[in-house]
Amino acid sequence: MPKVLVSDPIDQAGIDILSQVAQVDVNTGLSAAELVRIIPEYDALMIRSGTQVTKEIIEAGNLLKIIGRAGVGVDNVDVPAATRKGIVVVNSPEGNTIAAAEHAIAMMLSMSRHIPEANASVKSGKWERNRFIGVEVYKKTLGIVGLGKIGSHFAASAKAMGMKLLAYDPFISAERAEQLGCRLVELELLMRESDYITLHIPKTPETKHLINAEVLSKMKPTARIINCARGGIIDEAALAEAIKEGKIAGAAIDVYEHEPLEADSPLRSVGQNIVLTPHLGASTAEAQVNVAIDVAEQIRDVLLGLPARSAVNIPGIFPDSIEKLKPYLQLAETLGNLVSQLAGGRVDYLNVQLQGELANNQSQPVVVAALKGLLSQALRERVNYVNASIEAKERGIRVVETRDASIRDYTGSLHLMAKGTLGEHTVTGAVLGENEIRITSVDDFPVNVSPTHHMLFTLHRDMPGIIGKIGSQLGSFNVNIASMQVGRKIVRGDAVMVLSLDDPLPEGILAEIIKVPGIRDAYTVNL
Ligand SMILES: NC(=O)c1ccc[n+]([C@@H]2O[C@H](COP(=O)([O-])OP(=O)(O)OC[C@H]3O[C@@H](n4cnc5c(N)ncnc54)[C@H](O)[C@@H]3O)[C@@H](O)[C@H]2O)c1
Ligand SMILES: O=C(O)[C@H](O)COP(=O)(O)O
Repeated sequence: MPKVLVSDPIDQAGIDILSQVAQVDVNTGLSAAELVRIIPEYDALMIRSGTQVTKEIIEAGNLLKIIGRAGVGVDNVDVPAATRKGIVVVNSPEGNTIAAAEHAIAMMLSMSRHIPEANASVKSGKWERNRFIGVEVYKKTLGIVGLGKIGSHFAASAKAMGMKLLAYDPFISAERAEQLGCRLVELELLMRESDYITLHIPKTPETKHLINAEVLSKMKPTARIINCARGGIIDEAALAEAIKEGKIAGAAIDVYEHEPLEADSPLRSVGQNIVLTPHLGASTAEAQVNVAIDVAEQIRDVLLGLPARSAVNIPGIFPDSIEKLKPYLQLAETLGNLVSQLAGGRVDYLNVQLQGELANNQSQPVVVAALKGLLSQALRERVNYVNASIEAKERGIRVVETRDASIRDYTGSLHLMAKGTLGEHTVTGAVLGENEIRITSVDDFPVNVSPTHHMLFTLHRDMPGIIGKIGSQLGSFNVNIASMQVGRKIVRGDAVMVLSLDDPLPEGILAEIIKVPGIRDAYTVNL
């Protein structure tokens, strides 16, 4: 049974799903050194934001197939290191969207009405009505930095509260922003004109300290800023100073550059114009159930050999396409493996053509599957959907993808052309019925064969007696033929023969087959 390590607190609903297929060890609060020591035993790791999954941990995880982040942000995972090692990293892109957006809204309102201090004051026995005069958000301008899932939900709620909306997001269109009731502007204008600024962007090298002293200096002295996205996007020392010096009116912060927040952080000494929460954006009962189920299901699927729906380091397959594409991924992998062997292994060019109905589907997963098959002879089980593209790139394989929806020999078919040490070769395949894979052409000769483990392909002259001679050659080496097919374009012209064999071809027999008069070439293929 595979083993899953859960190293951060996860809702029981997720543990229950994992327990169906794996031994689940919940072990939270481990140090980095402890993780490095125990990770070699585990096939999967499930985390939240508390575990830093470093390169060292990943390198030590020799059995690891998947790292599941029960939440959105994967900035605590060394994703490039995981990709390099062929480990899938998955998250739950939507499970806590509402929780995070609602927390940011709560932060905006509680900061505007001094709710945390008023609450503390009443609980300490006081009644200070004049001390806590707040401000309204109605008719104020809200600047949203990052108009993705959480930013959009905040926008809809803020609009309902009568706020005017600006947005800064270099990756979305003005039309999309307009649909959400936002005017898309540059960051500087947003900082200058907004009364409230809320951040909903990922932490990346580009967004680190995006909000620094200079950017903060553009804000109005009455403006307030909210960060429920990621620590480190705001320069914390600069923020503390801006509030203390009255350059801005306040801030509400849920996430920090170092978590837990250090005891001597300048943010702790700002006083009453700052609201601080300990990374609670996703901490609702509903969100925790959502993310735990979402990620546990993906870990379960990957451990069962199925694709993950929200992998961050392999081409995503939209959930509703998964079922439809699954047999084509198998087909692409088989054809990639076949064409690489026909082309002599060292392939430097691959053309992947999606034909018929397949041409209207997502192509990237199909191309990756073809590359996985292509590289499987060289890399064996080391290549998978995660690292196939990187491995191909590093080997200098040029990959070209084309589509032709007008080819309708089958509902959907896939045509691969590879150039390698044995020259240029092509194979085509289709999926018949539910998921029956067929090879439908080899080097443009039409055939109709099911792929099997051991196969022999010949290029020969179509002439009487040749098939019998090959049959007796194989018989003399005690190789049993399971099926045989000939594909030709014209009678007595060139033809290909495809034989499915029950046994692998013994050493030396290929050289004998090539000597048969009329045989131009012969290849063995093991799929
Ligand atoms: N506080 C919490 O507990 C909590 C909970 C959930 C999510 N989050 C964090 O919230 C953030 C947003 O999550 P989401 O689900 O909305 O993500 P998302 O991917 O849906 O949206 C992010 C948006 O940011 C934009 N963006 C990227 N780089 C940008 C840049 N340099 N400048 C401006 N915009 C940029 C993208 O185009 C995208 O529209 C993430 O950092 C996530 O980790 C925090
Ligand atoms: O990125 C996220 O999903 C949030 O930051 C939530 O983090 P958490 O799972 O540690 O609460």
